[in-house]
Amino acid sequence: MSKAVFIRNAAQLVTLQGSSDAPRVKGEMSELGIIENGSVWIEDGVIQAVGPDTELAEKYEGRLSEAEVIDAAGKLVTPGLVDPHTHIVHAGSRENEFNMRLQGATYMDIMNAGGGIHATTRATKAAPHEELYKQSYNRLNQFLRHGVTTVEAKSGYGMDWETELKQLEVAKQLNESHVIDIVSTFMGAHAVPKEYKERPDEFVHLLVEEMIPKVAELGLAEFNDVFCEKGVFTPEQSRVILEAGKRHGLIPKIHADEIEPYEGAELAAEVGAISADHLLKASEKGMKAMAEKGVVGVLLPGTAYFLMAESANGRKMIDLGVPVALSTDCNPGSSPTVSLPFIMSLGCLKMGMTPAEVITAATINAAHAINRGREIGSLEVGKKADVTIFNIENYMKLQYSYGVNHTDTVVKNGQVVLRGGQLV
Ligand SMILES: N=CN[C@@H](CCC(=O)O)C(=O)O
Ligand SMILES: [Zn+2]
Repeated sequence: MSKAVFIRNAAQLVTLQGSSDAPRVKGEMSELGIIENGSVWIEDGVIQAVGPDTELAEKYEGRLSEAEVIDAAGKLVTPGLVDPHTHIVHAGSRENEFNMRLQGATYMDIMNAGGGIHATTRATKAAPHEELYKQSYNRLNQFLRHGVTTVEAKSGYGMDWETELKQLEVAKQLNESHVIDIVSTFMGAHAVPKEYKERPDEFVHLLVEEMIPKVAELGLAEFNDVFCEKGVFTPEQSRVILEAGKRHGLIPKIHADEIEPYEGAELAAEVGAISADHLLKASEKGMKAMAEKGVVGVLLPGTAYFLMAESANGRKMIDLGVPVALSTDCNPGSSPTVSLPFIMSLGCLKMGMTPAEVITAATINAAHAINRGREIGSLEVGKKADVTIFNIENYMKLQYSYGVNHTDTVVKNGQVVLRGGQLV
């Protein structure tokens, strides 16, 4: 049995209680369930009580001496942040392409010329398992320093069985060894490999008939994702890939309408995807279809920022009833960042979301985007004790004071893993 942890007297304790069964939509996204002078009692990795400090101090009066007490006076306490869309398991970086884009080349030009995703695929293929693990582990440490306690991780820098398997195995090993929880997604359909350029349907066949069944059989992923984009996978090919995943128990996700409108949001609703991600160019019809089916819109304003594109219309999606989540999209080409708090600022400044909405989007709605809404994303009795403490006194300051890492303390599974901004 682990030592109890008592987080006391937070200036604002953001609980987000009451949305474990479904993500928050519309006005619900603004209801943070804040308790002033709030406290949380944690034991055995689980939240045992949440409420005003006076109440909890009385309830646990006889046991205070046995707990690790964290004084959160003057601080903001939130559920551990959740990042529902990353490509952290990769080798190398692509600052050369950043330089090319600053001089006029586009993301797709670079990819079509054999760079972009293909460049990272070459680096990832060449990296031994241990090297890939080490680089990805370091990225997770950086996530933790920014208050993130759960991260989704996609494969997709292999597109051959050997390398896809290596990425998924690294993700599994990271989940076992690092305190951050990793949720795995198979994304063999990240690009069409060069050798299949003239016969992409054969690659789709390979994914559907061989790779997807093997991933499912080995239990190496929960989700199946596809880059549905002009010049990558068509909506028809994407549908075939996502339906094949469903037959093998993999839940569909989709990179949709990122660069050109391509009816990806509509497809997400049609196949019953748990989320549709990017959505910069999503149509109103697609947004409405997502709202109707409860597909979470995972928005990635860091990608729009880094690709110098106009962000997705988060405001409109929320107003239409789409449950919106936020993510870094951490990857070496279009969003090389681990700072979910910075992404939250962009959510406000570039997508018209309010500070309260972006907190919801990076916690409980992000948890729902990876099918974890019942376990994490809010501070309530029975949930996993994943808690982040920021060195600021209210939630608005997290987005207002942008580009600064305010993360002070992180409790993961009931253990203090970051204290005073330092890994424990
Ligand atoms: N758009 C497709 N995939 C990634 C980028 C991958 C890369 O450029 O390496 C994304 O979500 O942004
Ligand atoms: Zn992505």
